[in-house]
Amino acid sequence: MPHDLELIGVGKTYDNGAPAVIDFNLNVEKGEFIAFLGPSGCGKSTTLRMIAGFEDITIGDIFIKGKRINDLPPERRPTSMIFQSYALFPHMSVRRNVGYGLDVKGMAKRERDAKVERILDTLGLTDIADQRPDRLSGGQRQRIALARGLVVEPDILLLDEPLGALDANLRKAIQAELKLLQINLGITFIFVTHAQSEALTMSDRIVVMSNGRIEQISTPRDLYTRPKSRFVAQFIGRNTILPGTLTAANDGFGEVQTTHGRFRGVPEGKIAPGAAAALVVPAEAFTMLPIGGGASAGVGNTLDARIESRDVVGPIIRFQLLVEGGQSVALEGHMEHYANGFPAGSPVRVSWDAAKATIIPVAA
Ligand SMILES: Nc1ncnc2c1ncn2[C@@H]1O[C@H](COP(=O)(O)OP(=O)(O)OP(=O)(O)O)[C@@H](O)[C@H]1O
Repeated sequence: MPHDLELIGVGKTYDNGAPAVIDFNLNVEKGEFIAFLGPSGCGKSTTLRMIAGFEDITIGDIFIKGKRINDLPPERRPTSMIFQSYALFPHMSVRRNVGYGLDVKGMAKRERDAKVERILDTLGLTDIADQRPDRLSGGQRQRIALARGLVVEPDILLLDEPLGALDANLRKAIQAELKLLQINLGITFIFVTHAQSEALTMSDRIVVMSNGRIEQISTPRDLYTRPKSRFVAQFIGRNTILPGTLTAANDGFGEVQTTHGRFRGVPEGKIAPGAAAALVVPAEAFTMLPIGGGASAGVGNTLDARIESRDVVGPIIRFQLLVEGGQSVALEGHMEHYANGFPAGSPVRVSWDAAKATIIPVAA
């Protein structure tokens, strides 16, 4: 079976000569929810627009279900795109907005109406079908845009920051709805966002981009627990990064010599002993005990530090620690462990399980 979507060596250079997307390779299976995640300007939308056909591909190939689509105009591709602005026609009723794509295809009225009514019903829009979108709320408009994208029964739905215009609460509600809809319909979704929580919540896999290149393609969990590069380690979650040199690797573990000692972790990718590397420890992988009062924590992977600040975020406390010499450590844990006895300024010892730390290569 061919992949639902395949990008091979895809690149885009705009007329001004600056490469916006470089050597983008990705296979997507039917029904997957994929997010393109990265900071502003990293090339997410350009990649999406190349898949949709709104942007020429400078180099490489895009296939949908095994068919090369590089030269197909947007309306002949089995894709639909939803824009952040929704791009609805303000003076047309919701029903006519939703049916527009089928009109363009020249579909017979009876068939068109049946499809429109079905999708209006699926998205809970039947009651407002005769209203005009400019009189409706952001959430309703978002749903109309979705209905309009889905009514043409695309193989792949492309969504460019579709929740960007909604307030935080509505955004959360629609995230859950969107994910459910995607599972029920079994359609492949490619979702562009710069909000990591959104990508982590909804996606099967996330493509992290930076400066036009793919940094990592992983499940949300792996992205969080096993970053493969410094960029990802800094961009996703709250990681502590301890730079040094890889001294040894065996049994699936490696050791990094840092200025604060030698620490164990799990190497990601090939790193030669002697090469520059960094140990990445997620904030929730640390345990912390006060120094003094007889307490001493763990052996091996430990660091002594001082609490710089603490922030209570619901049931979680987020700490910022400072190790002598300037290395900072980000730690978080449940309220019940750290509610008492860890004021700002106090000396602590942190330790972590080597299996939860990742060793990444660091470019020289
Ligand atoms: N039409 C264009 N002409 C020239 N350069 C462009 C054009 N569109 C985008 N770019 C540039 O290409 C790069 C990638 O832009 P793109 O919009 O794909 O990034 P993005 O990750 O989607 O960012 P954002 O989240 O801000 O939309 C940026 O440097 C941008 O300035």
